[in-house]
Amino acid sequence: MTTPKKSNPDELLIGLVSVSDRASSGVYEDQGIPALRDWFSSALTSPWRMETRLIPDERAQIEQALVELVDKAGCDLVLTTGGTGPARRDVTPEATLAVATKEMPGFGEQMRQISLRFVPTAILSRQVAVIRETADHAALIMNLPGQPKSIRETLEGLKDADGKQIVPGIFAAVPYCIDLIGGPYIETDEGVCKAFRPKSAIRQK
Ligand SMILES: Nc1ncnc2c1ncn2[C@@H]1O[C@H](COP(=O)(O)OP(=O)(O)OP(=O)(O)O)[C@@H](O)[C@H]1O
Ligand SMILES: Nc1nc2c(c(=O)[nH]1)N[C@H]1C(S)=C(S)[C@@H](COP(=O)(O)O)O[C@H]1N2
Repeated sequence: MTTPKKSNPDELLIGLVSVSDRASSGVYEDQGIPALRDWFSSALTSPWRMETRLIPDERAQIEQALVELVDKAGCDLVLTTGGTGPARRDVTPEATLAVATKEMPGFGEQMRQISLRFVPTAILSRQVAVIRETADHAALIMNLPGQPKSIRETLEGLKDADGKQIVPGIFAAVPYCIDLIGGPYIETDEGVCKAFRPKSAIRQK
């Protein structure tokens, strides 16, 4: 199967997957996708578009959503929120690993380090990040915890009262990772998240 060609090759296509039994069944309103959408609206200055899914904590449905978003919709980056903990129904990391071609352990390690600055239960999150590669396309898939506030915390990291970065958020490394897997060149608002690239990889304006 070939991934559909984008109308604008510079546009980042982001898949956002909220994994929650209660939000998907209407017990409470989903705050995961709105929090992700708001964060990307503030952080990205290059063109982007999103595809969203709200699903229960069911491994088969999570795997299907991830495969569809990468292989059919052509997403370059997919973020999940929820289902990373130790409870019986928390299976997002297993579903993510099942669709992976490469593991990216640094993201999970860094997210737990960041989250420990906010909550001691950060070590309960089994979140992973992976690459999924098809014949003609690749995407970075990352798990975030379910607490809506954890989205900003992990992506942006921790800053002091003057806005100086204390712990770097994981998103700082995402633009270069997307470069390396053949995706679009992502630019960010440095006030929210300063992307890091080696000098040789910085595009001259
Ligand atoms: N999509 C969501 N929208 C709003 N709040 C959420 C969402 N997902 C999780 N939360 C909040 O974060 C807490 C921890 O998330 P966690 O993923 O462990 O939820 P959970 O207990 O497995 O329940 P569920 O899967 O039904 O959301 C939840 O108890 C809830 O308060
Ligand atoms: N940044 C951040 N990370 C966090 C949290 C949080 O509030 N903020 N909650 C923790 C808690 S209480 C749990 S149980 C795990 C797993 O959450 P999940 O099952 O919702 O994915 O994430 C942890 N990581």
